Amino acid sequence: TTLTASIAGFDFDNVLLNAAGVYCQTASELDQILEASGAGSLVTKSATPAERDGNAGIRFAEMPLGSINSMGLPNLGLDYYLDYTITHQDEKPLFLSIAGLTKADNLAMLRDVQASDFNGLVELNLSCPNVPGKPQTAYDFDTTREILTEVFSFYTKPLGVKLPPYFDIAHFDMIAEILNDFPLAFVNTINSIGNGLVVDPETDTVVIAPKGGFGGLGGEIVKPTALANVRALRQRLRPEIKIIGTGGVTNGRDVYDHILCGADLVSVGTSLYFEGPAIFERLNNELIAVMAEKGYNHLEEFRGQLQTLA
Ligand SMILES: C=Cc1c(C(=O)O)[nH]c(=O)[nH]c1=O
Repeated sequence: TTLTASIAGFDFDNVLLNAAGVYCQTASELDQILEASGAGSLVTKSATPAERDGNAGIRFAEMPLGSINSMGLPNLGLDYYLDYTITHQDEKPLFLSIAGLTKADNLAMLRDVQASDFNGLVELNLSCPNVPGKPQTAYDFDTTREILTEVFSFYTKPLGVKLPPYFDIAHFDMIAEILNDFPLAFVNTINSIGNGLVVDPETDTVVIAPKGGFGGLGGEIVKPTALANVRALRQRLRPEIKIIGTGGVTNGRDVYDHILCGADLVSVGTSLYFEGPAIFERLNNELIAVMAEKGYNHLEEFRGQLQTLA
């Protein structure tokens, strides 16, 4: 059984990696993913130009069937993650995530990356839901087209975008029409479902402090939305634009379902947070077991082959 995939000429010896934001804030966490059996790659915490503390107070909570977070983009700054990925990029293909709070910040960071010795893949995060006063960029179609136009006027290394979930067929059509106009290596879908609200039954309060308790949802609860976004974008995007499926992965069947809907790589957030990097070996073993049940030896045999009903 082979679990290989490739994006922009990079070959991955298996399809799993962390979701940006989870287990990827420090070199110590990143090393644990890099060395984890079953992890084919890693992505760094979305970076801003300078280090950020992020939102104050309790900003992550577990809830039935998942998690809610409003971290507020805490990170150690672009140079920290650039140093890490340049140091380790010969060991595995690596993803560097950036999430500027302004278009100017994103362009400045990409100019730095373009000029650097980093030769991996950049994940441009257009979907952070948790910076007070900042909308999720990729819900603004004109701004998304504008940013990508400026990015690709100078950036020539492999680059993809991290998208928020869409919930309207017309929006799948609209974002795909934009993305198909650019030489993207991949899209990663989905980011957390923005601005959910969870109530603590004991205290009758919200469970996280920032933004009055509104935060991004992850985990099992988002799987149907995640699969819908993977499927809809696979059906609409040019085949050269690969897909990283994210959202709702707790077991090998979930990984299989993402691939069946069209994913080339699959990233794990909430479950990784709770289980740690040992999850990757478990998920790979469970994926192989599902494939064996179905008589598949390679991912290509079933990737994107979800059937509809007559
Ligand atoms: C980069 C900020 C993000 C954050 C955050 O740092 O609050 N949380 C998410 O669920 N998704 C993000 O994209």
